[in-house]
Amino acid sequence: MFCDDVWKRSARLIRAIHEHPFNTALSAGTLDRERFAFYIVQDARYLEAFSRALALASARATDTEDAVFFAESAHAALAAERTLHAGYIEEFGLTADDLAGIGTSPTCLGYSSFLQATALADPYPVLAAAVLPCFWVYQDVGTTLLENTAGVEDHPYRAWIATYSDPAFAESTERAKNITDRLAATTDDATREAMARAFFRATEYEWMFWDSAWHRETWPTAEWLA
Ligand SMILES: Cc1ncc(CN)c(N)n1
Repeated sequence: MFCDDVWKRSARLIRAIHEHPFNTALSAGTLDRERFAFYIVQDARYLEAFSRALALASARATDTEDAVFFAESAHAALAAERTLHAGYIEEFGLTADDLAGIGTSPTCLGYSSFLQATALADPYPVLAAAVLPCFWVYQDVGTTLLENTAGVEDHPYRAWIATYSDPAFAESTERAKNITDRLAATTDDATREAMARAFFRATEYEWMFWDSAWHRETWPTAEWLA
């Protein structure tokens, strides 16, 4: 099956995501607030782009049930996930002015633009493969963090871990995988290859997203602009 195949081929990258200092510190509860705040602010922006890509997937879906799934996921990305973010933004005491003053990072813009370009210009099966890591990688990391932090009371990132280890999120991930497998099984070789490339690129961006938060990435050219 397509999903099993691309997941196996991404094994080293997935391991690198799990072993990234951002995620090991998140798991240990030692991740500093500045890095997490940076991540949350970028992620709120990313989720808008992700939600739009899902809405476009819904519009382009050839199967009604798939259209419903993508539309519901587009809503969930902005509703459920953003509620999580809003909670942390409040906890960190970030005001609207603070948020407006934090620029969108190169990686956040790159990932968001990649998803939106794929949604607008690539075949629908390629779009399904491009959004799949956004479900699968988070579900994988979320459930691993839940296992690793079981029994830890007052974990500072418990709400984040709970969101992505939730059985309902696992169910959505399963649905996204089934849709992608079905599309891969019924398309031509060239599109299947493009699907694999889109899956790998999105998974690379997932690693980069955590890495950019760890380093609080900025534009290297910013100082030359007024
Ligand atoms: C960067 C990123 N990728 C995926 C997810 C999970 N929807 C997220 N919140 N942020």
